[in-house]
Formats: sequence, structure tokens, C-alpha cells
Amino acid sequence: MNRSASTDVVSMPSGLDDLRREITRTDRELLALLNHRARLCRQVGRVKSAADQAVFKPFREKEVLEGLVAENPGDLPDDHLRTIYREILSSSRRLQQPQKAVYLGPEGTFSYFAGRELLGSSTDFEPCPSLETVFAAVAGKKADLGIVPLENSLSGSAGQNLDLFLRYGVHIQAEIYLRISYHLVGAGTGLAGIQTVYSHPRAIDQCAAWLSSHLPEAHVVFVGSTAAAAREAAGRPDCVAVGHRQLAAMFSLNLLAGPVEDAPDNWTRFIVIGHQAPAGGSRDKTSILFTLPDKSGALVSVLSVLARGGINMKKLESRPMRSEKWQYLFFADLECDLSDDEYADLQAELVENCQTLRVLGSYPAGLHLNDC
Ligand SMILES: C=C(O[C@@H]1C=C(C(=O)O)C=C[C@H]1O)C(=O)O
Repeated sequence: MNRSASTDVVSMPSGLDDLRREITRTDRELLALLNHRARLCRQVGRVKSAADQAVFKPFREKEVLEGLVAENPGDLPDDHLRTIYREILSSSRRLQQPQKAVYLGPEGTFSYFAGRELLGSSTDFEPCPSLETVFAAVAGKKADLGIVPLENSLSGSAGQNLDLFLRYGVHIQAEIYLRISYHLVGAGTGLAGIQTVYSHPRAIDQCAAWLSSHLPEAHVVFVGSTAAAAREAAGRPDCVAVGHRQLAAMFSLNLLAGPVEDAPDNWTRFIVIGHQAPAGGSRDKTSILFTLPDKSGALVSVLSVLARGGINMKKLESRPMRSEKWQYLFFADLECDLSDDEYADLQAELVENCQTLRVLGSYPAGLHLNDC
């Protein structure tokens, strides 16, 4: 969209005191409006609780945000508007009912930062020791939402998730794509004298060329997460960790170098899981898991149903089924809202052609966030 800033220079005060008076007056207006919005949201919360509906409504949030971005005159850049609204929406959910979101911890992992980007800081985040405990907490209603890494643009799928979807009845609510950029953090002040580099194996792998050219003598130690690596490096000036740059502030470390990844165009897709399928919304995205009968043309017939329905398949991946050797499970992303009534016949046809079919969720297509 082509927009120009709408600064009305004529009616703007110009002296510092006058400008500040005008800002104070504007803040009072914003305060009244934010309080009005909060009252409305509390009211929405009472309606939802009476109807046993989930607090988090990702399709509605997308509508709210896209509506505002479309009408934004542009003095406030769109990314600032989104950041402000991330927190307004987060507060509004909390006013309805505090939301607990679990993630693969400890605090400071990329899953943690993805969760904060998606759900804002009025959410109660709680780390879990494994992906399985994230799924179990959501399925067992010990948490409202879970944040899970699904795939990385360089390293591919985090395959274990697909198995966990088979074992736990959770639904995908939302997704977000986060650029993964690594930094070197440590208690020292430079690279000289560094003996040990701590990180998760994937982070070490994605920074291998940088590490071997800048720290060729250092000993590499794999740990369970980038955040655990920062904890190891804390207080030891001859050690560094590879991870999110904000780990420096979180663990009182120095930012020693970065970005240090070998391929800068590195993205991870995170999903939010919950106990209910998100309702309503636009024709966005649906993820399905299916198995096929053991006969010729089985996969083609499923693909033909999708092709006849004009559905664009964005991803198809097969994984071995853990319960039966040489049997495979397929994960697909479809560019449509399969929960919409218009797809009822098509879904019935899919069920006919699959051995088993699970719709993991229809949810709004996520944004790519470059810097978080
Ligand atoms: C207010 C609502 O609840 C939540 C908060 C929203 C908001 O503040 O606009 C939008 C969607 C929900 O995640 C709602 O469902 O409308």
C-alpha cells in the first residue's frame, strides 16, 4: 500500500512545552480509550466463559491487527503498531482469564522468544523439560497453550512433534516464523582465551564455519538448549555460549560477537497448540496428519481429491510410524480453512481415501518476524 505520513503541520504546536502539553492530553485520551477497550474485553470474557469458549481467538486477533494495519495513516510504522497491539491483545486475554503457555525451556530458548512474540508479556510462560511434557501439559489441560518448534528452513522438521500429535489430542491454534540469528555471549570481554563453546547441537551445526574460523582451538560442548548453554557460560570468562542475543542480558553476560550463523536466511516455524480447534476466520491454512491404505495409487488418490478441490498443498512430509515398521505417516499443510462448511464434502472424500485422517487445526497463516 502506498501511504504518506499524515502530519498536519498547520495545527501542530511547535514549542517544546506546547508539544508536551499536547502529548499529555493525547495520553489521557489513549488512557480513556484503553480502559474502555479493557472493559469491553472483560465483557467478552464473561460471554466466552458462559459458553465454555477459549480465550485466545487467533482469527479474531488477525482480523483486528490486519484491519488496523490497513487503515494505518503511517506516522506510526506498521511494525510499531503490531508491537503495541501484541501487548494490548495480551493484556486483553489476561483480563478475560490468565493464560498459561508452556514451552520447551529453560527460559531463553528460541521457543520462549517465539511465545513472547506471539502471545505478549501478559501471558504466564512456564518452561517444560521436553517437547513431550509440553504436549502432555496442554492435552491434560494443565496449560492453556503450548509453543512448539515445527520445522527449520535449513535443518527441516523437528520430527518428534509429528509423533506427539498422534499421541496427544491437541490442536494447532496459530503459527509464527522467527528468524534464527545466533550470537556469542560470555562473561569475558573478547574472543581471546576462549577455551569452551557451549550450545545445542543444531546451533553449533548452523554456526560451524564461523566457529572453526574464529575459535578453531576451542572445545565444543553440546547441551540441551541455547539457554542452558548461557547458564553454563555464566561466571566463566573462558567459556562462551551460542544462542539468542538477549541471553546476554538475561544471564548478565556480554555480547561478544554476532550474528555468527553461516547461512543468514535461517527461519524456524513455531506453532501454538491448545485444547480446542480455533473457530471462525478466513481461508488460511490447515495442517493434517494421515495414513494410507497399503495399495497402489493410495497417495495419488488423496492428492487428486485436494487438486479437484483447488487446494494448494504447501508441504507434504512422510515420517516412519513408530508403532509399525515400514509404515508411514504423512503431514501436510493445505492453503485453506478445512473446517469451513464449504469443504465438508471434500473432507468426507479425504476420509474415504485415507486409512486415518486427523485435522490438526485450521489457523491464520503466520507472519515472518525478522527481529525479535
Ligand atoms: C476480545 C477477545 O478476546 C481475545 C482478545 C482480542 C482483542 O483484544 O481484541 C481478540 C481475540 C481474543 O484472542 C475476542 O475474542 O474478541
